[in-house]
Amino acid sequence: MTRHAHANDQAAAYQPPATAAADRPVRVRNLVRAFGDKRVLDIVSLDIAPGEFVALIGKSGSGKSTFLRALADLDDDVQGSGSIQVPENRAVLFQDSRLLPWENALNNVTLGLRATDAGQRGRRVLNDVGLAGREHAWPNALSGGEQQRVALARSLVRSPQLLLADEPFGALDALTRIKIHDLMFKLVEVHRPTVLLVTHDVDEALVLADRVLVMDQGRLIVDKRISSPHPRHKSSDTFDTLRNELLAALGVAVSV
Ligand SMILES: Nc1ncnc2c1ncn2[C@@H]1O[C@H](COP(=O)(O)OP(=O)(O)OP(=O)(O)O)[C@@H](O)[C@H]1O
Repeated sequence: MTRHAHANDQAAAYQPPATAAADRPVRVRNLVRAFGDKRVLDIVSLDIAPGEFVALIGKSGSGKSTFLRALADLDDDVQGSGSIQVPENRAVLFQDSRLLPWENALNNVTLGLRATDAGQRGRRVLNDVGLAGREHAWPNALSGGEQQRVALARSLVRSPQLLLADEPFGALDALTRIKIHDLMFKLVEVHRPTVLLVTHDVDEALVLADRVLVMDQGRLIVDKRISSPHPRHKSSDTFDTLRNELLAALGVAVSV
């Protein structure tokens, strides 16, 4: 099955503009970041090819969010050195949806979008995330999963070349997570941004990513390419083997 064969009809109906094609790689060289005298990123170098879906896992406090925030250029209270090259058109998705409570779903998606067809694009992307007909809903009338879909739509409406996602599904219940994984995969197939997904969830990384990185004490200690085809079944032997390998890298003993 081709990668595009998984896109559902709604998602496939949306053809992102040509600029959506991620044509600039991510290139990080010898990145060091410290808060005060605490070194959080310790000489990290990484290349991510355009369109690649990379998951970053690691223990709490290992430096994952600091790395993502460095790529998003979000921290100004941090010291450091090294170089970062990322596409200019990038979007960031956080664990909380960060929707404006006084704006409806559509306005949250299109806020700041200065295109003459902003409304039309907003509706189309809301349709892609399965929220057709909910354009005028207020955030507090949407479930957690729906709010996160609006946030996803807000990220995708600008056709980002790079999507930086920091535990975006961490607060969702298990069933909603499974559904949104499926949706995320289909949307990425259509929109084709380069993705860096920070997650605590090894299974989430293995279900979605082309490549899984493990960070430990500010260093990348594993860089694993996942070649098994999608959809990946958690019950398969390959999945089990990969999961155990990553859990071992995280220092988690696996009992069989
Ligand atoms: N603004 C800050 N000021 C001081 N220390 C910070 C700041 N941000 C992060 N740190 C420290 O840097 C270290 C790495 O934090 P970071 O959030 O990057 O880890 P993480 O791997 O994303 O953790 P988690 O999985 O728990 O979110 C932690 O020890 C944290 O306390």
